[in-house]
Amino acid sequence: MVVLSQPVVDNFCLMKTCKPASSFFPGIPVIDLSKPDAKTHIVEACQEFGFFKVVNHGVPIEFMTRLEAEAVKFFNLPQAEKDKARPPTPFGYGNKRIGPNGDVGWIEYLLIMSSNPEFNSQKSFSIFPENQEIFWSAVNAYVGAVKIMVCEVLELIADGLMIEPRNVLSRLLRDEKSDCCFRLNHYPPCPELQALSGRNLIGFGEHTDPQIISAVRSNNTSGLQICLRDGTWVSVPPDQYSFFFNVGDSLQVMTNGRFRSVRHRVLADSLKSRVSMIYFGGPPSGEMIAPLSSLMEEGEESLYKEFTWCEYKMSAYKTRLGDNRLGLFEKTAGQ
Ligand SMILES: C=C1C[C@]23C[C@@]1(O)CC[C@H]2[C@@]12CC[C@H](O)[C@@](C)(C(=O)O1)[C@H]2[C@@H]3C(=O)O
Ligand SMILES: O=C(O)CCC(=O)C(=O)O
Ligand SMILES: [Fe+2]
Repeated sequence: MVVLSQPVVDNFCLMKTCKPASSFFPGIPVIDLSKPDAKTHIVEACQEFGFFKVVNHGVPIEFMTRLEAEAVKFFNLPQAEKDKARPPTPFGYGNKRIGPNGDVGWIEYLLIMSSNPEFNSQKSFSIFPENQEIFWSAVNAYVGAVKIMVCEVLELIADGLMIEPRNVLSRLLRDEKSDCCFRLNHYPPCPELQALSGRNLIGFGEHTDPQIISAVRSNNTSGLQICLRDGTWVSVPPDQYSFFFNVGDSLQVMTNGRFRSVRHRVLADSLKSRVSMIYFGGPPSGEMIAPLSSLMEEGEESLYKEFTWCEYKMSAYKTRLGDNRLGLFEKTAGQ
């Protein structure tokens, strides 16, 4: 019999659990960016899954491993040291609490504003008093290379949709006022719970990403799951050398519902830590999030009310993680 100590019980009592996945989903679309047909396959994947894996992406593996090592160094610090970093309001270090509305998960994370390097060097974000510079240079090298890849993917999407100009989406991330952010997530293992109940803790509860697109890279620990069109949850086989892309709510709106903003979640592994790094590509605050005119067919009407990214983000931060955020902006009959 496994006896749980009181702190272990306290840690788990607010957390949701889930049966561990028994197998990996073999149908995740794989896009090879070096192939001429990449654009067609990306568009198909965005329509069917809102999710795809990218290989031959051009991001140096060394940038991934260097940042992962820095992240592990940070997450391995004593709790009291990590708590010296600013709280996630919204940028900073967070532990178990996700967002401002009471969501919890078996996770600790650093949420970083990526569009403003000034912010990252501010003392208020101070982590690693001694080697901050090494940490931030690893973040900046990684984020810089990932942003180039994400913009390339957005241009392939425009090509695949046969809309012009081809930078109609990528320009939003390249804009100096773009609102992109970056997240380092650590999901510690949960062996006690697995032993007791045969279930795994939910690390990051189900949600869609509000931005245009997100690019996830993780170590070789599984945990990421996506929800298919029929509502089934499937597990994504981990691949530390590739990127996994999520279509976000904003891209669903910009394609007037042709692309699917994918619901996804992360289960903590019972034995291994998962470390992931996610780049969220968001537009400038004042940008209207509306269907791209070049994509709309004659007589086609927008499925959504008009809103700016700033309005959507403010509304999103009032919601719980699993809420249907876009639902508030869908037009109802006659609107
Ligand atoms: C519960 C929340 C966390 C979140 C803000 C929100 O109120 C709803 C959206 C959440 C999400 C999901 C994708 C990204 O991880 C994130 C940074 C984002 O932009 O929207 C998180 C927000 C967060 O963790 O602060
Ligand atoms: O950690 C992961 O693999 C994904 C996390 C995620 O979906 C998010 O941070 O929005
Ligand atoms: Fe997400």
